Amino acid sequence: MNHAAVRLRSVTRSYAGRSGAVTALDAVTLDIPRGSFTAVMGPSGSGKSTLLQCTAGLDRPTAGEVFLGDTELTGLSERRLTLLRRSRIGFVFQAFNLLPALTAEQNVALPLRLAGRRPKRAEVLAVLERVGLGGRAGHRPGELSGGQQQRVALARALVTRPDVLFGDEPTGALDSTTGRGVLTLLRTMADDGQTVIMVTHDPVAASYADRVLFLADGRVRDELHAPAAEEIASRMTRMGAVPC
Ligand SMILES: Nc1ncnc2c1ncn2[C@@H]1O[C@H](COP(=O)(O)OP(=O)(O)OP(=O)(O)O)[C@@H](O)[C@H]1O
Repeated sequence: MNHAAVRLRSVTRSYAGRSGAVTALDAVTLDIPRGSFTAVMGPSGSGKSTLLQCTAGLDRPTAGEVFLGDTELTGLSERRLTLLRRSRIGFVFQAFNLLPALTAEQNVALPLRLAGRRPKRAEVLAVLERVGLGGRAGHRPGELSGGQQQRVALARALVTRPDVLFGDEPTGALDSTTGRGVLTLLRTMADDGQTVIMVTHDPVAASYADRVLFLADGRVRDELHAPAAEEIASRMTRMGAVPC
């Protein structure tokens, strides 16, 4: 049993473009410890989304290996990869991607249904409780604030007890106070043992992480451990990226 939740070994992802190949990820080797909260930053086009997608089994590297625990993803069939994503990986996006016709409770239960399980009501309500929405189970997304909708999305991502929770700009659509509430939740989850990997442009959001990775031109150029937002912002400025 390996203690890293995720391991990348010389992961390269290139795309054939009109003016030649683009190397979005360039031989990235990386270990993400279990129960850690990692933020991925870098200028636009540095490979953040590609890193997230290859790590989460949504995209396949051109070369190299991605391990989720002891499972090597790159060798899996599409079917096995889909099953693995449904059961072992959770996602939250900038747009909450909730189904508007379903209640919070039904949205959260959806991944269990997709995994062929009959959701237990108490189990679903407990996850909603965990994100502070115990009293909103019967509300539809349109009846909830942006922050509450993202909490429902978080509950939906957590209901399968994933090995890794991925966030792609999870606070990008929220005002700073509401965003802080969501980040505090992510921090609490990591403190409780949940591995979290989040892409963000926001130094304040990244300051909630244990480790901040800085990407440039498809490579991890730098990293900081438990940094303050100011330190992250100045590192970004030095890399030529304008923090937002
Ligand atoms: N499907 C694709 N086809 C061709 N090139 C792509 C594709 N996806 C990404 N790229 C290229 O790969 C590089 C990395 O893109 P990626 O989206 O990972 O960057 P990013 O750091 O997430 O950027 P942003 O912060 O702007 O979202 C870019 O040069 C991009 O143009």
